[in-house]
Amino acid sequence: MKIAIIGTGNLGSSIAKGLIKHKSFTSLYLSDKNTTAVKAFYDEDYVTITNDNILAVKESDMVIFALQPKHIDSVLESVASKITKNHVVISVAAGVDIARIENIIGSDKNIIRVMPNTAISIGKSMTCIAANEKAQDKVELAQKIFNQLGTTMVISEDLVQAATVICASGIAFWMRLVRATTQGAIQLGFEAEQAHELATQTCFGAASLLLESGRHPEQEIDRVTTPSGCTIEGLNAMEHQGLSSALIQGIVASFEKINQIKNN
Ligand SMILES: NC(=O)C1=CN([C@@H]2O[C@H](COP(=O)(O)OP(=O)(O)OC[C@H]3O[C@@H](n4cnc5c(N)ncnc54)[C@H](OP(=O)(O)O)[C@@H]3O)[C@@H](O)[C@H]2O)C=CC1
Ligand SMILES: O=C(O)[C@@H]1CCC=N1
Repeated sequence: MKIAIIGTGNLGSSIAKGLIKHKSFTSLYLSDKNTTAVKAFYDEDYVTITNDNILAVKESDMVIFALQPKHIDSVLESVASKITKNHVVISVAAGVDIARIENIIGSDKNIIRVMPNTAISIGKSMTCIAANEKAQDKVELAQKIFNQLGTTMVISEDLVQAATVICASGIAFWMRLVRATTQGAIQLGFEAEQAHELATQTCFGAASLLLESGRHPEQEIDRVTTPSGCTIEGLNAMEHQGLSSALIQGIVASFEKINQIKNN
């Protein structure tokens, strides 16, 4: 598979890193106005770094547009004539729906919205995938690529905005929870580095417990909360301060914002 990534900022470079790590291509073109974020890949086999978006499209079977919503229309317009019916066009642009892309390059093209997160750089992304009508038979191919970079879920397009909040923005939400835990640990007497390790490994353990046991979080909580113990004391104090409510409100605010991006 000849792959191109147009836009190699935070997400584009993370995808490139994941693809390179898993050698998931026969050739990889990385195109950006400024290629600094991918300069580490200059010497990688079968990787070409360029400023020429049209060349990247011409040299690919699958082209991933990892551009900000404000740039994607003009870039798509500039390469539209080079996109063939055989290309698989992937967009990771948050809030940019398939209809907007079809309006620029045509509904006769294979268009897939893919919503990964930055953990793609280490092969641990939760990635959601939705395709236009023409690309239904390309979904498996997209899954094959992105399954190498984490876990995929095929969803209907009307859920992509919600998936963006939960999975893509979700990385930032979880990071903030880890940071807050670290701050608490420092207040209790740990050095910063120790606090960071304790928080991170505990977060990893909690996620692994859910994934491996298939149990509901409350079942796992029940196993931790000794009656009249310190865990339920802490949990209830957090809930009195609105922990669950704050998270849910944050998720809804994020969703409202992404819908504004969509409508602009
Ligand atoms: N970051 C994340 O965790 C996630 C991001 N997304 C979505 O992915 C998209 C990219 O986000 P992110 O990587 O954070 O954004 P960045 O701004 O980091 O990356 C976009 C890159 O595209 C470049 N670019 C702009 N114009 C052109 C052009 N004409 N030709 C080639 N390259 C160009 C930018 O260069 P310059 O900086 O010089 O303008 C920049 O390097 C966004 O739509 C975002 O919503 C989706 C999921 C997760
Ligand atoms: O914050 C944003 O708008 C983008 C989309 C999800 C992650 N980053």
